[in-house]
Amino acid sequence: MFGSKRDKTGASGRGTDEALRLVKVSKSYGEGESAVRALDGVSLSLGRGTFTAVMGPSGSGKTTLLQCAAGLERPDSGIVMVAGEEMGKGSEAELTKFRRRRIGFVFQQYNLLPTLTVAQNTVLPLKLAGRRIDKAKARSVLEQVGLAGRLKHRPDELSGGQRQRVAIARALVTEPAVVFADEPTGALDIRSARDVLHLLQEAVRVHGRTVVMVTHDPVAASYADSVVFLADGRIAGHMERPTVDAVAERLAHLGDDINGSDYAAQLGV
Ligand SMILES: Nc1ncnc2c1ncn2[C@@H]1O[C@H](COP(=O)(O)OP(=O)(O)OP(=O)(O)O)[C@@H](O)[C@H]1O
Repeated sequence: MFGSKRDKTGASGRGTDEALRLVKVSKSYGEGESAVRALDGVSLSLGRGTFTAVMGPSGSGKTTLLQCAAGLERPDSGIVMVAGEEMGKGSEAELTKFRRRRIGFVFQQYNLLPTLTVAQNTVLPLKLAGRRIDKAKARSVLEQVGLAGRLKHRPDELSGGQRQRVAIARALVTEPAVVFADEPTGALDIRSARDVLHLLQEAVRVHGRTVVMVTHDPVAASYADSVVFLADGRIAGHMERPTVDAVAERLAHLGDDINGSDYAAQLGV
């Protein structure tokens, strides 16, 4: 999987082919007897231009994994690398800068600013990062998500599905190394959910972005190229080319055979 010249993270030096790498990432909440180990030595490697679903039972650490990988939380230990660059060593301000440059987010509840128009919400990450507001770029991203006719609307004038499409446009406008989506279809009806999943797929297949999506839904996961399963804060399995039935079956038996260590061994970590 990797070349022979490895650095301390185990990466081959071909950092640009790898969008995201986690090496033995751990994170606990609380202290003493009430401490919860939300992530327990998680390692994974995701190539550029891939669509990965993260699944597992409630409390298995999916959101914590996403937040640590996206620089919203600092892990207690371990290494997170985004497009070959190690994250989280500097100050909070440096971490924020890193996130704005490298990461896009899509949340279940859209997180749009209600007083801003669709166009203004979409370019907000560019503004926050002090980058030039490229109106043509914003329009083309909104066209990509089918909302070019709604530039001046405000979020409360849009359906849930349309709001999530604005959130996707906002996540894509900075051309981030990785887009993280936490239950992006959780609040949507079946049809809007399918539209959102198609857009995420298109962002990967047509535009070469890398998407990591937490979901409870085997149908949503089947849109991804692969699924990483978590149980008790550890990698509990991995599936390429997931189908709805195969994912549902694996979820039902998660924990029967924890083979995360095999996956870590494949990565050489
Ligand atoms: N801020 C926090 N403070 C204390 N405990 C937390 C915090 N965030 C998460 N946890 C705990 O860490 C564990 C993992 O939580 P996490 O939210 O990552 O799981 P999840 O798989 O995303 O769950 P769900 O599917 O229910 O959203 C859980 O036991 C949870 O209670």
